[in-house]
Amino acid sequence: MAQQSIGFIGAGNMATSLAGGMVAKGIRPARIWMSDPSRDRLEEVSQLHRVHVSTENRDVAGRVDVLVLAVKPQMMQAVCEDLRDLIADRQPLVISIAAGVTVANLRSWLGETPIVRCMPNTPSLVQAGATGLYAAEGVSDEQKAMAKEILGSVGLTFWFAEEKELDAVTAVSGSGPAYFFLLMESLIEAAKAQGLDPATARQMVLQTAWGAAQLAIASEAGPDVLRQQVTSPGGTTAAALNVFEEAGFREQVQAAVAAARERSEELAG
Ligand SMILES: NC(=O)C1=CN([C@@H]2O[C@H](COP(=O)(O)OP(=O)(O)OC[C@H]3O[C@@H](n4cnc5c(N)ncnc54)[C@H](O)[C@@H]3O)[C@@H](O)[C@H]2O)C=CC1
Ligand SMILES: O=C(O)[C@@H]1CCC=N1
Repeated sequence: MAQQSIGFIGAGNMATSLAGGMVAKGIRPARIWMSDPSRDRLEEVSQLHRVHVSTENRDVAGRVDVLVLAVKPQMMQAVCEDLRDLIADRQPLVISIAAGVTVANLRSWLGETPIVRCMPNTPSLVQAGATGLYAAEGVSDEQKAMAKEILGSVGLTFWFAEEKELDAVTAVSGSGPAYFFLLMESLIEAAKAQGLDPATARQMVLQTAWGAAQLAIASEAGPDVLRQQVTSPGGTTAAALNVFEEAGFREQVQAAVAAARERSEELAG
């Protein structure tokens, strides 16, 4: 990414993890700027990652080559409109990570500038994220590489040719951590119901989830084969899986993801 400077508008959880990931990957903190109205938040971030901080968004937007918009979706319009004149002058690469905010929204608030829209997920906080990216017209290959480097510092990145594909991405990997957390919660409850003490139940369930994900990532075999390998004919796993299948588990997952996708489309307007 040569020597470009990168600014974050909003220094919340996602922005801080991205900045931390970039510093961990060797990008000099002196090239990173962050703005946020919360002085406490900025103090924390500058202590942690040694990046430049400011309470003024315009101070950051007026000096960087790449601007990452990392405020909540409902703040985005006001934040963008306040930066419009600076963007017109400087034409930075704008990267938005806000859920449901479209390129058309961003263009109408910011004016013409290269835009990459992303959908990261919260495992980015531990450098295990999965991010979908979409580059609007007018983004150069070099700018795409910059976006990939920034989001790639906290996990895997996947480009999509159509913006509307980000609705499916939101429903799968954006919201997806919550589906796995629900399964973990349910399994912890079930473990306690079977008499395991709460602390042991929690640790065993989380280690099992982590181990299953690690095994699936490391294996050539797909999750279907790995599932069969755990399942002895007539054994305990088969007894449990029968209950899931009979309750329509797969159909429920299909319906849940379809509902998330529909909601993502509605939010994008
Ligand atoms: N949490 C998630 O699962 C995902 C979140 N996102 C997106 O990431 C974005 C950020 O989310 P989080 O980091 O979780 O939120 P957060 O609440 O941790 O961070 C938002 C930050 O923006 C700051 N802020 C508020 N008003 C501001 C203003 N006018 N100017 C500058 N900063 C301002 C807040 O003080 C806060 O530090 C959101 O747009 C969200 O849609 C995207 C994918 C997944
Ligand atoms: O629940 C939401 O709407 C956002 C999008 C992906 C994760 N959180």
